[in-house]
Amino acid sequence: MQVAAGMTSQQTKDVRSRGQAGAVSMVKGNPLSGVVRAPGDKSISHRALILGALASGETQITGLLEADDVLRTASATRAIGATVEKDGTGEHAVWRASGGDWLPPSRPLYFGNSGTGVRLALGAVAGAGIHATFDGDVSLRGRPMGRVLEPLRMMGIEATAQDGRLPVELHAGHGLKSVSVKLATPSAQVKSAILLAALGAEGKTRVHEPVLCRDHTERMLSAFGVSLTIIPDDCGGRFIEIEGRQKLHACNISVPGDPSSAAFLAAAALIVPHSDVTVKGVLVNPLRAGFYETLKEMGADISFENEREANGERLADIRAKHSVLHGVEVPPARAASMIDEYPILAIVAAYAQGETMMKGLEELRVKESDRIACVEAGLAANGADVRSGPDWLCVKGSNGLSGGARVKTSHDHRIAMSFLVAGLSSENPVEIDDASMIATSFPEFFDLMRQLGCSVSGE
Ligand SMILES: O=C(O)C1=C[C@@H](OP(=O)(O)O)[C@@H](O)[C@H](O)C1
Ligand SMILES: C=C(OP(=O)(O)O)C(=O)O
Repeated sequence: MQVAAGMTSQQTKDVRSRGQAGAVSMVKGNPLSGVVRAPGDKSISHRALILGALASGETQITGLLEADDVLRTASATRAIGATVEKDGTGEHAVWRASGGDWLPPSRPLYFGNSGTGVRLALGAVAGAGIHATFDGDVSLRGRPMGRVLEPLRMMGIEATAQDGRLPVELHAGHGLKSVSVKLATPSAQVKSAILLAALGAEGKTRVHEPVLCRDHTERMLSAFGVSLTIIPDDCGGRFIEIEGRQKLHACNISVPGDPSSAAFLAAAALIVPHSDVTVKGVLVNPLRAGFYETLKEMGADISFENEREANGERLADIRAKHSVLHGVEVPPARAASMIDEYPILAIVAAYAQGETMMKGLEELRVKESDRIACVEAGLAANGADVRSGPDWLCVKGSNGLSGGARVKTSHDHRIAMSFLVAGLSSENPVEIDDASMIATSFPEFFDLMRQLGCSVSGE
């Protein structure tokens, strides 16, 4: 990664602290085996910090994901006057300064690579009625913020942004209007931003979600004592209604394991012969479990063991063994429940027999990278038969991957981890150009892979 002209000092510091990355690969070798614990869920970790900072009293969080994206959200909540205190690994306490209101931060809030952090914070800051500027790294500066700014403007917020991108300035303003919004994009980040802003509005805000997306904000708002009404529509979607000016009360949050991170460990087990891996304590909320459903359809030997309920969420230990897989069609209706798992699914598909057609993927174009383009380029360079269209990706597997090529990761942690896993069963190593972004969501990735018996070269 290069330090480039035009970067802010924070962006430059980010690049320097990650160092000049060299090529990294994971080496083909022994079967993978063992039992590991998944890192804390990224989505739930962001929300626990933001809602904790909005609540009165002290919120205790256990199992918080201590990855760059979430630590940026912790810094942002400190900048608006909350205290986030670490008591032990993954254990944090959050409370607001006496007086309770959020304070305008003295510097821009910097969210690094994190779409969730910045979009949720835009909503929460709008609801709090304070002035703040938001920024992020080169990848985040390229991602659309208009999808959040438009509903916020409907609520009466004044926002300054060029082309709907970061940096964004929100101007202080009270007297927010409640709104009724139909989500144009199936996005939990946009839904959450509106719900958080609605806490500062007069009256009832209504969000229509035609396609169900992860519901962690709704669940957690309820845990913090906020009342919401959920009404199904006639077509599989739902309306979420929230009355403004409700008070949040601190509670204890136990963050479950992240199914999106566990996906890399499960996928590795499926493609490396004789592997048998268990990932403990993973969130299996149906709105996050589309990847695992798809793997079962592909013939994977994968099971949810010891299923249980904790803190209003379903958890399981996910056990995956090496499997003979076949291609499937993944319908667009499943996209929201596995949106971050398509890169790793595409790798698994390259090790399956026959065609896997993934449809309804337009949102992958605006993630940390254009994930359709990155996956297609990386797979094609490593010997896969792969095609794509504006919103689809098709991988035709036969005898796995020849490997031998270096993959450009484009500041995208999921591209990096997907291609590292791809190299575990390829004829020749698959190299990635930069592993540093893995720290944004899964800092223990290499440690856990080593615990399962894998060797890493060049890290
Ligand atoms: O709300 C969340 O925590 C997230 C929602 C998804 O993004 P969109 O809301 O843009 O689909 C997902 O890709 C992201 O990793 C986390
Ligand atoms: C898209 C992702 O995250 P975010 O939108 O928070 O950057 C992801 O983690 O794959």
